[in-house]
Amino acid sequence: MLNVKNLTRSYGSFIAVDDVSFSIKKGEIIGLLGHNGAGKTTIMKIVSGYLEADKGDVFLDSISLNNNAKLLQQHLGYLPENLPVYPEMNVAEYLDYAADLKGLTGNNKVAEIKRVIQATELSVKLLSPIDTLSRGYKQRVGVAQAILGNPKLLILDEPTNGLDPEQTQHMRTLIKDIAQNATVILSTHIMQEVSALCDRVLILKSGQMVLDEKLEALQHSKHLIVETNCKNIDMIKNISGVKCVKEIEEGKLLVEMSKQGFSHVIGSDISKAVIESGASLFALYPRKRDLETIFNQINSDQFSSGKKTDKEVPNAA
Ligand SMILES: Nc1ncnc2c1ncn2[C@@H]1O[C@H](COP(=O)(O)OP(=O)(O)OP(=O)(O)O)[C@@H](O)[C@H]1O
Repeated sequence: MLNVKNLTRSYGSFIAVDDVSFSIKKGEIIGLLGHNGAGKTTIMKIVSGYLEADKGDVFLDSISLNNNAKLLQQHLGYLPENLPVYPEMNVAEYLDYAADLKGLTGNNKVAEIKRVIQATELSVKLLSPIDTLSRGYKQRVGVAQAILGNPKLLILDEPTNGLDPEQTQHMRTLIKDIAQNATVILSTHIMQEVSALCDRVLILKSGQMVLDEKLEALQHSKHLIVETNCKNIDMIKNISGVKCVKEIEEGKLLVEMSKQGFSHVIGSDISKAVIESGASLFALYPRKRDLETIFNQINSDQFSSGKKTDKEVPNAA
């Protein structure tokens, strides 16, 4: 369990991170999102102990970053945006060095190095100097060092940056596997990555947390799609909880609910009413919102920064 409490960090007079708090359970993958300069890297650097906060603290289980940064770092894997890898070292030497830094020793160290080489498919490049590797292979080295020692907390900044589609898929599977026993913070600008991997999304704007919401809840709008040959739209309109109904194409109705989160109740009432009217119901499902649209809405000028609840997220789909 990770608890981030009231982090604040300024660069000179500029507040880059402004009183940010969140917590993440073991097994959760959270997407840390925000436009360039929103404060994501600053938060990741603070949580990983690379940068000091002006205020606030981070707890991994009961370990406090302020009181015991070294111990916390032993349980942490961090893939920074620009990995400070040593260009003259070969991959094997670098992983050996990274394992030493993590405090791994003896057979455990050897087994871990072997495991991460296999997980990131680096065996063909073990003796290559890091300097000579392609961007994708350098990224794999970065991920390999991050997952050494099976960290309880894994922080990944753009983990699939530079990877080919096959390796991207492989990396996503790997992150999911790791998350079974760890807490994962993932920062990315690729919304498909968020949809594919994350359970929850945190969105930062100008250093403040403007959204902390489960991905599923976020993507579900107040709309249901009803595929039916029922022509009695008024009957559906009169169902309690239905705000309005529109035929968006032949046999497809868009039902707007007056409140979010009641789709199971209203859906059940709609299906009952349609069937009782003698019509057929072919499908009934919530209309999913596109994450990219939500992200842009939240970052639009109308949605000013400041702490917001999900109720304030624009609901247009
Ligand atoms: N060392 C520094 N000195 C001064 N300002 C800095 C420093 N590092 C970051 N900043 C500023 O702090 C703000 C937050 O930067 P940060 O790198 O955390 O954003 P980010 O969300 O990670 O952006 P990106 O998506 O571009 O990586 C930005 O305005 C940035 O210019």
